[in-house]
Amino acid sequence: MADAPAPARRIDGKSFAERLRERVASAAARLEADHGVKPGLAVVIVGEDPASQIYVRNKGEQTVAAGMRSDTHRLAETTTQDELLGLIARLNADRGIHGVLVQMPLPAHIDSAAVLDAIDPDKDVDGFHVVNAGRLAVGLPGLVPCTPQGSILLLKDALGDLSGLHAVVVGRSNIVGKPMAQLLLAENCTVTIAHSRTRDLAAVCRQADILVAAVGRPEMIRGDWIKPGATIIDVGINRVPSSDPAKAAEGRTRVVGDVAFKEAEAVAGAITPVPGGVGPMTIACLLANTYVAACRAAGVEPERLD
Ligand SMILES: Nc1nc(=O)c2c([nH]1)NC[C@@H]1CN(c3ccc(C(=O)N[C@@H](CCC(=O)O)C(=O)O)cc3)C=[N+]21
Repeated sequence: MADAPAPARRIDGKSFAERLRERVASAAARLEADHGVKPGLAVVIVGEDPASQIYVRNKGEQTVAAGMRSDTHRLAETTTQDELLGLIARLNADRGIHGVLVQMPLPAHIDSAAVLDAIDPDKDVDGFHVVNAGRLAVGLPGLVPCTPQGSILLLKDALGDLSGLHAVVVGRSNIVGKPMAQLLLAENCTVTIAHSRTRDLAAVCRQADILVAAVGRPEMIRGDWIKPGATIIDVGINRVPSSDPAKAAEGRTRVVGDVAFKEAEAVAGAITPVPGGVGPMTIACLLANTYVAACRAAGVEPERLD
């Protein structure tokens, strides 16, 4: 019997993100030393969702570690839309704040689209505002969504030039799937966007040199959906019951991606793990966007971070 091919290389997003954060920190230090500008990020969280609280705390700590100002605004679940819009207006006007992020999801009584629309596009470090989506679509400089940007950095590090490769993006959200497709197109990939209504999704995925999974369904992408040697970017972060039944009974959970990792690892050429893949890149790119927004506000050309 022929030997099984070597398992896929694991793309280490955690250490790549650490290096990116170091580059952001030294660029931010030079911006402060040479121009007296310290980049400032305001994060707004509404309600008590425990997972969101953890993300927000991590963002705050990493922002400070990068030598930037971090303000966290924790608002009660019962905060009205007008109160939230009032805070955003104050942050938009605050010259010491260069990035404004409103943690999603918001409580059901708040219109998320109206909130995103209220953020000054030049402070929209999530890249979620329609103005930034439009800039990305037509190739104008703007602020690019963090998870897709982080995924592109990992892909270019793994593969070099992406020109001519067939990229399949599974998922069509405004925050990951669509901007990811735009960025891959800008890298000269041939791009397919697949989604829940795609016919024979497995066959579409099998065409991919680059497969980006951004569906939010635990381990949906199976090993036999993957072209041998393909590069897999797993954007999913799904909490599922612990695989140990005793721990699961106690309510313990583990985090898995949208890709069945063990199966995929046996077929792919390279793959991002979950955790330790795309997730840490999201926060590093948020800090990079905050630095870029601060440079532009000061009329200073940002240093290259890649
Ligand atoms: N306005 C807004 N912007 C966001 O960027 C945003 C948001 N709302 N709402 C929630 C999601 C989620 N998100 C993550 C960022 C980093 C990790 C991360 O670093 N994860 C680690 C740890 C994962 C774990 O163990 O839980 C990893 O993947 O290795 C995860 C999730 C940003 N989000």
